[in-house]
Amino acid sequence: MRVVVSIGGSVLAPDLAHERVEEHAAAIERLTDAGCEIGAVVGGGGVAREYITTARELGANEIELDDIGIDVTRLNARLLIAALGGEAAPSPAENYEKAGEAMRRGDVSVMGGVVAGQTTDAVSAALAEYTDADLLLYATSVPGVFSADPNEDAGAERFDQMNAGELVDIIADIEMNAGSSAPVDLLAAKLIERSGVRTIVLDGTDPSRIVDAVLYGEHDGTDIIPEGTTDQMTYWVDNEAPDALGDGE
Ligand SMILES: Nc1ncnc2c1ncn2[C@@H]1O[C@H](COP(=O)(O)OP(=O)(O)OP(=O)(O)O)[C@@H](O)[C@H]1O
Ligand SMILES: O=c1ccn([C@@H]2O[C@H](COP(=O)(O)O)[C@@H](O)[C@H]2O)c(=O)[nH]1
Repeated sequence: MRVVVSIGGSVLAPDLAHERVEEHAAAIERLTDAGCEIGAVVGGGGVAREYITTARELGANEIELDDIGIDVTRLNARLLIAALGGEAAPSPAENYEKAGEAMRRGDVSVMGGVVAGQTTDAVSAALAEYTDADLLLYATSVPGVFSADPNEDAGAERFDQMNAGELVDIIADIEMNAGSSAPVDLLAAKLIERSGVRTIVLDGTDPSRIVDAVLYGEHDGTDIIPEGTTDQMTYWVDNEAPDALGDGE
């Protein structure tokens, strides 16, 4: 089973504590031990936003700010690579081809951003499409996709399940400035819609949730299911649940 795991910077390295990065690396190792091929994409988190805020005050334009954000995502990617040791390709992939090559070699590919004007959410969706992944999982700082920003609106309700078109509608109005926050950015949602890749958005602050979702199909986040599919269980049955306690075959 090929899985792209998108790990928000605010989830991987909120305070640069090495223990948290190690926990994420251990979760990825559990997935590879179970036979999964993993492409990991790492976000910039609060550190990226701090740099972007300072550079904005210094007069940098949005593309320059995006480039600063990309640099931070790649630094965070290097932290995960350090924690994964020999399991990972030694440097962050700078494009999808390099990431795909690393995955085909059997390495965990870790990457950050690639180009200005988007976030690592879109990188993850593009990598999933490029590698024909079975599952795309967003480990973010909120427990799924809500009807409104849950940090702003106490009445926001979480979707258990939605299709990609509904996701596009929910996030269409979120701003796209450098450093902006969304559970999944708009380009990512459009890529998910066109590729039809099965997608989960969940709270990744505890990385064991990533393992439970990938290996056992158990999570409390939001399932983004392909258009025309209405029942998640049917979808699992139709496509066979992942090699849960896999032997890697
Ligand atoms: N409809 C919505 N549903 C869920 N979250 C939303 C929604 N609208 C806005 N948000 C915001 O999306 C954000 C998602 O997480 P955020 O972008 O902060 O971190 P991340 O995905 O972990 O990546 P990174 O920290 O690397 O940018 C939350 O801060 C939340 O307030
Ligand atoms: O491909 C990319 C990835 C990221 N950026 C910029 O970096 C920040 C931080 O990334 P997050 O995924 O939001 O953590 C993002 O807001 C963009 O400004 C980019 O331009 N291109």
